[in-house]
Amino acid sequence: MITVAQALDQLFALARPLEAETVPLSAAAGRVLARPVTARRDQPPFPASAMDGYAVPQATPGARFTVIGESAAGSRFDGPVGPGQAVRIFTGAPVPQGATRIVIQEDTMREGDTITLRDTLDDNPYIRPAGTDFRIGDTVAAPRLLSSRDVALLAAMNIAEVPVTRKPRVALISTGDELVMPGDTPGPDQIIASNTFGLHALLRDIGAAPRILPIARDTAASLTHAFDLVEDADLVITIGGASVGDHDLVARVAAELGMERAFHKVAMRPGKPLMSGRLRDAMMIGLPGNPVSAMVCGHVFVAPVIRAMLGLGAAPAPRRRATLTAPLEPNGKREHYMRAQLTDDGIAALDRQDSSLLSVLGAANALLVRPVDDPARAIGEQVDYLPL
Ligand SMILES: Nc1nc2c(c(=O)[nH]1)N[C@H]1C(S)=C(S)[C@@H](COP(=O)(O)OP(=O)(O)OC[C@H]3O[C@@H](n4cnc5c(N)ncnc54)[C@H](O)[C@@H]3O)O[C@H]1N2
Ligand code: MOO
Repeated sequence: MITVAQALDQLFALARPLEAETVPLSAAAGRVLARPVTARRDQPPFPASAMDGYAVPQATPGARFTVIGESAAGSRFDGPVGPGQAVRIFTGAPVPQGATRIVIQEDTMREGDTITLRDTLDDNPYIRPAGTDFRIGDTVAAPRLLSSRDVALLAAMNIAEVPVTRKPRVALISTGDELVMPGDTPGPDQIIASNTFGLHALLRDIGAAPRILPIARDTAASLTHAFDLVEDADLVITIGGASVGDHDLVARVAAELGMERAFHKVAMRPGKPLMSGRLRDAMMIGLPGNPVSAMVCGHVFVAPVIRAMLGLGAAPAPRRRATLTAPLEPNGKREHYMRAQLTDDGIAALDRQDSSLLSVLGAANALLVRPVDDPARAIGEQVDYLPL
């Protein structure tokens, strides 16, 4: 069996980075910027007032000015402002030529067309120079996972169409005679396909375009038929049938269809029967069927693969450190991803770790990572975890 780190390296070697496509700005959040983009304007494009008040050539306490016009956001005062003159101005408006500062209206008294400055003025000129936010040619670097904040910046730069990495198309194939879809009526020996939907949600969250294919039954013909429905997927994920039982057909059928297998079985818990390779034009990952195993492998392997396809680099899921609030038994020969609860006090593994227990996974907010042969750990020691 290979280690988790070796499996990840092999998965990254199998993953192909995807090409770019153009999307409207309103669809860019959550996508990965594929190429650097460049500001097409200065912001602000003119020296702009930061406050509502009066633009004046200079200001001394008690000075009087004649108001000669108005500059509002969207319609500037055309012309200069000279000695003894002021222009009424509003936040965001162009500062007229000749003005060196804005006196905020709270510091003025107005009578008709005359203003008098108060005896105490603050020092702030309240003028934002042209290009103070960004200038023509300033770039947003790629690759970058675009946030709502980035979208606001791109909009201000007048970038209406954004080059982003195409979403990885993922086909999800559940296998097993025992499975029915949520909402269906299961027979006495049947259960609901659950981790299929958990993985679909996870994949959408991380920027992929997942598609749930019909459940494959435990026959070579049914599984072959499911693989035939994969179409143009970049990644095919099978769920279940990965182990050694008589009905675990995935490895055999995939091999018959020509899969070049990179590995089968990883020294981890849960998730041991994981397999991967390339099949036809797609990368293939065979996940174990146990619901928690499939979801844990989703976080530990599938999410980093999707990030690599999106051009965000080949790196394991980022880990953090926390202090143990409950002791741990020694670990064995498989890297253990324990369902755990993280609080302000630290982290503790949950009591039941069986890989069929989705209720325990639902109660967890972290996977506490135990290295191979990790000795017993006491309260107060530091451990690694993956946030969920
Ligand atoms: N003799 C051995 N038996 C098993 C081994 C082993 O090494 N030797 N490994 C165990 C481990 S570890 C795991 S994990 C499981 C995984 O087996 P499979 O990938 O072949 O999964 P299945 O047998 O098809 O299913 C296991 C379990 O999960 C349920 N399942 C499957 N798909 C779904 C789904 N989409 N949604 C919800 N539940 C699903 C299935 O009904 C089974 O209960 O093998 C151990 N056995
Ligand atoms: O590896 Mo299995 O996934 O332990 O339950």
